[in-house]
Amino acid sequence: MLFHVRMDVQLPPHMPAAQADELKKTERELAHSLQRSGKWRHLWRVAGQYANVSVFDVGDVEELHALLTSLPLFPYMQIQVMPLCRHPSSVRDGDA
Ligand SMILES: O=C(O)CC1=CCC(=O)O1
Repeated sequence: MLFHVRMDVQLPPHMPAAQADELKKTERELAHSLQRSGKWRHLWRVAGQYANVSVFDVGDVEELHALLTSLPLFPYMQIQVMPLCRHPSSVRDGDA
């Protein structure tokens, strides 16, 4: 199943820089691993915002929930999820 996910990140303004850097590093490492596995299909920065738009390809919504809540930045993100299905006029096979 494909899910469109928007994540808006808001770190506490007084979080020490070293702690923020460590969170971002572990988030990046997990994001790389999930992209290589094919579960995190797309990861785009929203221009001008500390936010991303992503597409996840997971088995079900429970797996998506487990994945999102495992992200190191999860406690500092507002997350919006939209389930996707194939558009009848799409010329792609849904795998793209
Ligand atoms: O910077 C972000 O949008 C949050 C994030 C997702 C994957 C990553 O490495 O950072």
